[in-house]
Amino acid sequence: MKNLKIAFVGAGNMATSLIGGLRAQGMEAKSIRASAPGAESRSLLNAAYGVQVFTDNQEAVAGADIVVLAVKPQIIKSVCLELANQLPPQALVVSIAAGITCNSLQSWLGVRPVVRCMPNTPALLRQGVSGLFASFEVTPLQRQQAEKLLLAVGQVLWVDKEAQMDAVTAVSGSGPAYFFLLMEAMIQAGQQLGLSPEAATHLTLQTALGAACMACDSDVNPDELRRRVTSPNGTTEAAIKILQNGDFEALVSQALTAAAKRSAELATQLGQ
Ligand SMILES: NC(=O)C1=CN([C@@H]2O[C@H](COP(=O)(O)OP(=O)(O)OC[C@H]3O[C@@H](n4cnc5c(N)ncnc54)[C@H](OP(=O)(O)O)[C@@H]3O)[C@@H](O)[C@H]2O)C=CC1
Ligand SMILES: O=C(O)[C@@H]1CCC=N1
Repeated sequence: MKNLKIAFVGAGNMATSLIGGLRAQGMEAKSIRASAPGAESRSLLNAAYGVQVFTDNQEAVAGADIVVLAVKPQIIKSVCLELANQLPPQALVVSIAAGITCNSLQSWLGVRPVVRCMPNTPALLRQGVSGLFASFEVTPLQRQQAEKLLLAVGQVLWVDKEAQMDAVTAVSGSGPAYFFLLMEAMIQAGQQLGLSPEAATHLTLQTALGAACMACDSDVNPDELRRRVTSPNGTTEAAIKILQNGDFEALVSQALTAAAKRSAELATQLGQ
């Protein structure tokens, strides 16, 4: 990995997280380039990580072994068409754009090795998880390289059917937002019950962290961990009853289905 040259097209939230992870793992700044139209994102990235920044995408990708497409799905087609004849022939393309399929990328860039991946924002703290899917053209070595790139910001999970990337997007790509929403609601409810904003926030956030650590460390499932908190006829049971009477599980299922559907729609609306 350390001998590779990596170019990021796009210098926003996700590119910054990935570059931060690579630098923390000892990748040299001179091996990383990034491009973006806005002066602010370029200078922030350069100041934080010392990487070379460009306004010109074509200049950024020259000589790269891996090109990471970190732009919004709505502009990825124009970026690909701009780069199609400029990419080094053997370069691996890694796209993090939601919904955009390998087929679409290859129709714009020409048939070449492409890895589609879906990281998430905890990548910023190297606590992310990314789903990955490789096109047929990706070599075993390039697969390893893509994996190492994403391992710099957390854990990775390969899927063998590209359609599963919509589910990955619904569960883990968008997932941090669901937990943040639950935290917001708990902080608000805690205040309604008489806690100060600071106390409600402290109790909620540490509880979320503690529960996540327990679920990750434990050899039993979350449902068993939940049962262990829930004393018969106790306080937790009173709360869980309200959530289940409101069809909490069905609501979560509908929400994730909507996210997966939107991911598939992006493929149709913005694809080839
Ligand atoms: N945010 C998330 O939680 C996740 C996002 N994704 C995917 O990651 C991708 C990037 O998202 P995110 O980082 O959040 O978005 P941001 O808006 O933070 O970053 C997008 C970047 O693209 C740059 N850009 C815009 N136009 C061009 C262009 N023509 N050429 C080169 N760069 C350009 C922007 O430049 P400038 O800074 O100058 O405006 C910006 O730096 C999206 O496709 C999204 O689907 C995937 C997983 C999770
Ligand atoms: O909301 C979105 O479309 C992006 C993809 C996953 C997380 N954020």
